[in-house]
Amino acid sequence: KTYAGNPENNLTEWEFLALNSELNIADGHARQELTPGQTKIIDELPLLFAEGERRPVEEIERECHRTYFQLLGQHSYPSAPGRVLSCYSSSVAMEILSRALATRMETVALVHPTFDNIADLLRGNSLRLVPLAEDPLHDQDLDERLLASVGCVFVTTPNNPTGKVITQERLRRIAEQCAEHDVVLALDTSFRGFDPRAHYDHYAVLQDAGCRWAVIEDTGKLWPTLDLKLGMLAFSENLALPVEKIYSDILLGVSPMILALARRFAEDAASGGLGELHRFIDGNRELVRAELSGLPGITFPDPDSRVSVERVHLGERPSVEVWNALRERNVYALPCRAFHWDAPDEGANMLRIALARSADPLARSIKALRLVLESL
Ligand SMILES: N=C(N)NC[C@@H](O)CC(=O)C(=O)O
Repeated sequence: KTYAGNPENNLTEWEFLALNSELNIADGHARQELTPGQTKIIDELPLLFAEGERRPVEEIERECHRTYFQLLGQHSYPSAPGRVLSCYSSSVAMEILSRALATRMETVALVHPTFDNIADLLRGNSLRLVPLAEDPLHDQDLDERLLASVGCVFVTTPNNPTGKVITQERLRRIAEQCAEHDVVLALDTSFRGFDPRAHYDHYAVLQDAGCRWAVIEDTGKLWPTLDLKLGMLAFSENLALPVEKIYSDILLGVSPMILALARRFAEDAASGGLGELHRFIDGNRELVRAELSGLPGITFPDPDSRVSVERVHLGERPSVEVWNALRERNVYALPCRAFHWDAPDEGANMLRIALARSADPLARSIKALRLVLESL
């Protein structure tokens, strides 16, 4: 498959091209080296496998969910059996939710821009999409006519690639409006681990508002476990969508070893690892901004972002041209056109840099980017 430099690539097709390169700064998966605490967990994998063989999976799953949700401040998550569905990835959870939504509605309002596979999975289930501009989401009520015309409002928070977080007050207001209009409120919170501003108890806000809701969580962006991860689909009692039935069409459950691994990484994070991760990502963000500072036309659209990716605006330079020149140097970044799933040209001059990378390959990649930008 050669997707090389095809402007029509979706984001994941761009990421495929980077997958086998030492200087892959394209995908948002965690690829930095393990910390000493995490290395100890990996050294214990045989014990986690033995635990998975020995114990009932529901016990390990309950512990995994509890440790993960409490680590990130989500104390009111639905802990009753069956209310959080463990999936092989957040995209599997997204497919299940999309299929469930499509059984009861035709149209979904989706935040714009955001990672394009969310739009593609919804469209793949014959749902029509209405773009929900990101900025007004943070300071204005949702349009009443919009709410009357959609079955679901879908928001990624923290958003990918902007890092913008829906505050507690805004989530409350959005959830109240969705309750008033009987609109499902769906959240993709895959990047929440990076930003303490996303650690208020979202589930308490959603429950209080009384709206129908579904939330997708993801351990895969946080920890460098070679995609040994789980996505989670949590949903309200009143969701009234066939998510469990569709889940049963797609899987029986995830491996107890993966559940035990995620639990151990969450325990390590709770005992200092999360703060360490934040400092690491912040340091990489500063490295990128410092290395590219002073270049004509180069700006950073998301100064307030805390997530593990960073957008760079390239001025007049087309991102695919920069991408091609970087590829000549075996460096792979992510053109941002496809994040703008409803107006691609908005993203034609932006590139996204992955920050969950070891400092050395990241520094080498950004030095190459600086050289490319000086020549274009
Ligand atoms: N199912 C898909 N397409 N997975 C890619 C996704 O995990 C990458 C991502 O979210 C990011 O690079 O920000």
